[in-house]
Amino acid sequence: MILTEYPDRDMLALDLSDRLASELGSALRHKERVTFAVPGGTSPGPIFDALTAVRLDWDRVDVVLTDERWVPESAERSNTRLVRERLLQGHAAAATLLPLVADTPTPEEALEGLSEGLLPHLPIDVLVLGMGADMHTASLFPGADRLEAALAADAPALMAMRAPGAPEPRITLTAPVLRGAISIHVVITGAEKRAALERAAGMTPAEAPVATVLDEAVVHWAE
Ligand SMILES: O=C1O[C@H](COP(=O)(O)O)[C@@H](O)[C@H](O)[C@H]1O
Repeated sequence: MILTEYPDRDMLALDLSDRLASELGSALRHKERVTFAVPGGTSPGPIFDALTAVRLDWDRVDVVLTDERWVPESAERSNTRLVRERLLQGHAAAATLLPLVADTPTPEEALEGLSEGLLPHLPIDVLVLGMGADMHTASLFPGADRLEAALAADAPALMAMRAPGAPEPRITLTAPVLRGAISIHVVITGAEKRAALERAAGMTPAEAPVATVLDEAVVHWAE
């Protein structure tokens, strides 16, 4: 794991968005289409804002969420809504969002169709992950019902997940898809998450799911 510390959250957002833009640009020079995976939650908004001002061949970028909460797109907690409102704006409005949610009562009912849409876009070129203070990443939560299967090397790309710490059902990219990304960044802020990250580095993915990517990841932290 490489840990990069920033003086504050604004610097983190600006520096990381520069780096992501450079990695996306470099991938776009070698491939016709590029897959950019991003987290939901509270952390990525300022990074998304900075990316909207970047000139890039966004019309050749496919954006996918690392995970989604099974709520309507209109809900406050919808990660899809966050991406539409904060990332797919400005120059980045030309990117294509691959759906990770559908109008079915449960994620299980939509898995097959969503997986079919996702698989042609793997591996991920540039991956940004968040992490909760409980050391979950994407929707790989400690104690989740299907965590062991989602961490397995032969896991399907996409799985439904339910967890005691998650108020609604989830859908998530699984460990082999996350680990298979060409470039992996984890974004965390605050002292509590920094302490959790340091604990996670000495734990197994079953105990601390974020550990599944830490060997290959650059972690970006600001107070
Ligand atoms: O529920 C989720 O949580 C994680 C961490 O979110 P944060 O609000 O603590 O930054 C996020 O990465 C994930 O995409 C989201 O669904």
